[in-house]
Amino acid sequence: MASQRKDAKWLKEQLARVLGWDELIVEGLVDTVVRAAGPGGDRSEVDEMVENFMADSPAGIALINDFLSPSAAARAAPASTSSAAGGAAAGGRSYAASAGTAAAPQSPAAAAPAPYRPLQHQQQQQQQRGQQQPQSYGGGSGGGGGGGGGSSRQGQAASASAATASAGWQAFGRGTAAAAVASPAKPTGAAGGGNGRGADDGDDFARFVVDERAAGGKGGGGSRSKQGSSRDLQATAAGGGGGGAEGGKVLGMFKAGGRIKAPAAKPVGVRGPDLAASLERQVVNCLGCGKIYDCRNVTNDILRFLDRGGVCTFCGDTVALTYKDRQKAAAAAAAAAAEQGAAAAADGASRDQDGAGAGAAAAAGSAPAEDAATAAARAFKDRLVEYDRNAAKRTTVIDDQSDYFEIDTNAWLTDQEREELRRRQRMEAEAEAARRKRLTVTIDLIGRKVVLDEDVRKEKEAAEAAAAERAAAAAKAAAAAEALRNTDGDGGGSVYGSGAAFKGNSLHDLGAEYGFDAFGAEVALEELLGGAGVLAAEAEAEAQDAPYDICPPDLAPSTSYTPPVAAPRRAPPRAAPGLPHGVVLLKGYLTLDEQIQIVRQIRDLGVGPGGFYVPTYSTGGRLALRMMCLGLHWEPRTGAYEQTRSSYDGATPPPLPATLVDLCGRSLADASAAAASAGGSRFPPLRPDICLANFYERSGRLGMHQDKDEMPDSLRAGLPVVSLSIGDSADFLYGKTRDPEQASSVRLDSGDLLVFGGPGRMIFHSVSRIHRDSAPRELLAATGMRPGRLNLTFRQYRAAPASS
Ligand SMILES: O=C(O)CCC(=O)C(=O)O
Ligand SMILES: [Fe+2]
Repeated sequence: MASQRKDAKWLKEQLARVLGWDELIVEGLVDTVVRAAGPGGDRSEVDEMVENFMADSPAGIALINDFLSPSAAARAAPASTSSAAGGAAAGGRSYAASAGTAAAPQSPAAAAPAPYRPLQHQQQQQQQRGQQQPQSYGGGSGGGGGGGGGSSRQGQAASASAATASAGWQAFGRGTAAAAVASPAKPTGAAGGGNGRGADDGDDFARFVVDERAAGGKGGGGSRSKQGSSRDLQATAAGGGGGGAEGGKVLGMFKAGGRIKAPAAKPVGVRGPDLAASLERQVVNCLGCGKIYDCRNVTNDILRFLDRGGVCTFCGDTVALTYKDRQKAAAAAAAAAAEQGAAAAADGASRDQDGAGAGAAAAAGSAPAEDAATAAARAFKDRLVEYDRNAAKRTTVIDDQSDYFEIDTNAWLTDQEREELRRRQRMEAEAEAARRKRLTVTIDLIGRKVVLDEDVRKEKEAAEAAAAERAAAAAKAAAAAEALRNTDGDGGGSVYGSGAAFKGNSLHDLGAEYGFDAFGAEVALEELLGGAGVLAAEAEAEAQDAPYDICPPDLAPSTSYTPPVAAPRRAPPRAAPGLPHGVVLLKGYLTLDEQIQIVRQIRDLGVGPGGFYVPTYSTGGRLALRMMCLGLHWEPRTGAYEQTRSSYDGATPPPLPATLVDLCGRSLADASAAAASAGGSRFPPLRPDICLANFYERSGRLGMHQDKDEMPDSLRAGLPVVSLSIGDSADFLYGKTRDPEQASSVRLDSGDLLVFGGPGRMIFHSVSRIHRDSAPRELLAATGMRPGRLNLTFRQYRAAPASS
């Protein structure tokens, strides 16, 4: 270990192992750290990432500190493939020494680099600092503030004293935007002599500051409601570590996710490869989720799995491992105990003295010394306790692939229910097709026009019949879901009860399997009916060989809307509070007139070549929405952008109209300004060349996903996604993981602007529900838009044009 070369490659491998993140994101993090370690490196970005993404990973923080530590001066030239590695190579210098060059003579402690502090420590300091204080930043890059002690991100020069620094917990300094953001009235690190760079250079995401604060942390990271408000988010965020308040800033959502989990202390001297070699059985599988671990091939994932003592990297269940070597077995068992103890502690659950937390402490302090039998017994006990505690979580089916619903392959329907649903589906399709045919012609002699009118009475009857069917099905589905929940109840059942079987099935091809997904019975029902709705609409389009029209002729505008001559000047938009760093929501951003113009424009494009269609996954499942791509075609089968819609009709996507590019630019500028006026910093500039237009009918939805199909440089640069919503309102879920149960929810109404970029660029998000009949009446009257919701997301494919 001592001879290990701590270059970017090393850091990437280590971080990938302990964090278990996407390779792309780890690369981005490593690049940032390497840049910070390079000459004139600015550590604020690292600070940012640590704060927002790594609160739950002391091991990752330790690695970064290790990399940035003074001993890095002796670091060998990096052998990394990463482009940013060159910075570190050129570095090879002492980070502390570099920080000192810009500062007055320093004490050795002050000259030391500024390691990140663990969450508890931050919380203590933040408690001292009090609440209602916006985050302030001080100090020069590298924490080398003049006059001793560097800068404090808590704005407490004193707490960043040399003594603190020498203890290894020096506050981490921040320059650049920070100095500009800090208000003189507030305690700032700059007051401690920080040598900030001054002006905001525009691409540095400062902390997003809002006024509404949760007064105190809720202890315990209990599961939060999907509908949890932003207040929940903030309040919960401080939980898990003892309920400290995080006053003065919006917490990163990852900290707020409610699952603050310390990593296991690794048994000294036992490494993954050793463990793999000494396993009695080298190919094992997790009984919780079925994942297979082939330890003959020691990948990063296998390393993580073994280093954590057999805790499944997918579902967190513990896989029983047996070793040839008893001492290693004891150490591995202790690691598993520590892992589970830490998780339990983070969940804030009450536990007995002798419980998992004690296991963690034991493992951290004296793992190798622990008697093998005791450690194994403790691990087994903890495993059972943990299994019981997590029963509900484990047995929840996360049906994120299920953007559509299959009746035929749904294992949870009885034959009778299946038949009933087919009948209803047929009925809806027929009703819809019939509706299209029943046209009466009215000749308006005075107005000199021909009006195609539907048979209103018959349509009403059909709609009423369908509504009655829906209500009956709703009751049935709710009862079925309830029954399912009861069988699978919270913490109940034996260790290998129904939950395990349920989950066992759920691992592969979730989409087609279940009617009752993580969203619960109502959504399951929506799925049932939504699937039928999509089919009906499709039958309609196919029958007529017509493109999908979001403003169909039968809903032609009933009134003519005249935009106001001079639109009243709007108040400057204000960002909605409580969203994670890098996510900005401006409520009611678009005027009615703008919304109408957009609907008309998208409608016209949507009925032309490359217009709205129903995309399908490679599994054959359909997305529960209509999509039209502008600029480039996004192909859900491959998750890639293409020039033409090759898998469907070969059409070339319509170009992105200049008016929409302008609108996107203006929207982003306003979002940036709102963020800045709330104390945050601006989004990186965007030159959009892609717009995805989604139209969700009432039953439409979109599963949890990340927008990560743009080029890696675009993602790494955090180039934002700019999203505009028009029509019916939607519940938009967002979170750190794909699990909708852990996500927060915000409602997007007609005219809302949402931007996520920078550190918020890779959020998981979904549209879980469309609120029927919630669109502004005037909008529908003026455009004749179908019931449903139109969403536009603008993106930039690559950060720099290929030619430059
Ligand atoms: O409809 C929305 O609000 C989100 C759309 C989205 O996430 C996407 O198109 O990638
Ligand atoms: Fe998305």
